[in-house]
This record gives sequence, structure tokens and C-alpha cells, in this order.
Amino acid sequence: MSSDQRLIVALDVHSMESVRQLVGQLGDSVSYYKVGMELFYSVGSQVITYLRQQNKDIFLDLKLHDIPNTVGQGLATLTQLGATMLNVHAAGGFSMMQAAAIAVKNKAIEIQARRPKLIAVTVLTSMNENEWSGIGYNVDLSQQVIHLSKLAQKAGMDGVVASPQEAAQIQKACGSEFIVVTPGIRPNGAAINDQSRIATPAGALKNGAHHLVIGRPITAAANPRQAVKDILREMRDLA
Ligand SMILES: O=c1ccn([C@@H]2O[C@H](COP(=O)(O)O)[C@@H](O)[C@H]2O)c(=O)[nH]1
Repeated sequence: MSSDQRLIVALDVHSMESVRQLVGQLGDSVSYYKVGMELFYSVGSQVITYLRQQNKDIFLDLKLHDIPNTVGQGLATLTQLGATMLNVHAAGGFSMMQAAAIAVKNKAIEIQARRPKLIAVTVLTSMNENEWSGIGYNVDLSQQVIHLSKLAQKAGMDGVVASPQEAAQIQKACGSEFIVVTPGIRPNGAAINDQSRIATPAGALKNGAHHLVIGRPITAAANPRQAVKDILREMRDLA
């Protein structure tokens, strides 16, 4: 996979005007975008239609987490939008993830569309050990990431979202075909913001991440196109 297919830019803005401006500015340098809650709740499915018209891949990052039937029905509807990748929270459990995988597969067959990849969020990259123990877990955070990755794989997920710091351990536990998507990417010198378990683009790739999700280091940069160029150079230098 080439470096520009590995980079997913998080479109964390809340209007179509900002989307058009950013996507126009980044041009051919970015082929894969992430649409999350902020944007989808603001503008709805028109952003998916727009990005598909621009021939971009789309990770629709809505992190579904509910009872199995509700998640399955929700994902069946989302499958019709034509995103490349969808996701759920692994903490919803084995039955929920299994229902999600079945629903996506059946809907794709029904509408004769390519099945979107379905991945599960393990432990949010904003969590550190302190936050983690604060919500009542006694197990080591990174051990929990590996546990949830194995569970997700058993339930039929194509991969997981985890921090770049756990990517190598996930590969070891689940194999190299299992997709590891890593937010929490910060080029040297970039603001860390609310992220905790971070790595540089090169560090994440060295650890075996398949896709790097990067938002503010690009979208809040004075020159987003230059920021992408610098990140892709760092990624290519490693390849
Ligand atoms: O564990 C997770 C899961 C999802 N995200 C999302 O990734 C981007 C990261 O944006 P930055 O601006 O580069 O921090 C953002 O849309 C999150 O919702 C995550 O960060 N961690």
C-alpha cells in the first residue's frame, strides 16, 4: 500500500463549505478522508456523496455502541452510503460486533455493493493509565487493547482502531492481515491536544500501523497542503 493510501485525514469541521475548502486545498495529495461525529452530525450524508464524487475513500467514524440489534440495524443503513470503512466500539462486546459484521455483509449483498471494511475501536487514544483506572478497570490498558483486538477478530471484524503504541503487539496477536488504524499521530513538535498514547508518523509505521488518522496537525496547520507533504515525506522515507 502506498503512503498516500495509508494516510487518512480527519475532516473534523462542521460545514460543507469548510469541507470543500480543505478537500480542494489538499487536492490529489490526499485520497482517504475520515468523517466523524462533528461533521456527520452537522451536515449529514451529503458529505459522503460529495467525497464519493471526488473519488475519495471514506472512513465513516461514528463508533456505534449499543445493543446488537440496534447496532446491526444502524450499520445496515450506513452501509448504503458507500463508505470504504465503518466502525463500532469493541466494548459493545462479542455479540454486538458479530451482529454488526453480519448486518454489513448482508446489506452489501442485498444492494450488490462492495462490503465496507468494519473495524472496532479498542481503547481511545486520549486515554492514559490514569483515566483508564478512573473508569474502574484493573487490567493493564495495553493488555486490554490486545484482548479487545482478539475478540474483535473472533467476532468477524476486519481490524481495529488503537494507538500507534500498541500496533506491533496487535500484529503479533492477530496477524499482519488484520487492519490496524491508528489515530494519536503527532509529527515532532506538533501540539498534542487531547491525545495521550501518541507516536510520530514514522513511529506508527515502524510499529506496523496500516492507516494513520491525522486531524489537527493537518487541518489546523497554517498550510495544510505543506503539512500533508511533510507527513508523506516522513512516511515515504521509511518505506
Ligand atoms: O481512539 C481514537 C479513535 C478515534 N479518534 C479520532 O481520530 C481523529 C484524531 O484527530 P487529531 O486531530 O489528529 O487528534 C479525531 O477525529 C478522533 O475523533 C481518535 O483520536 N482516537
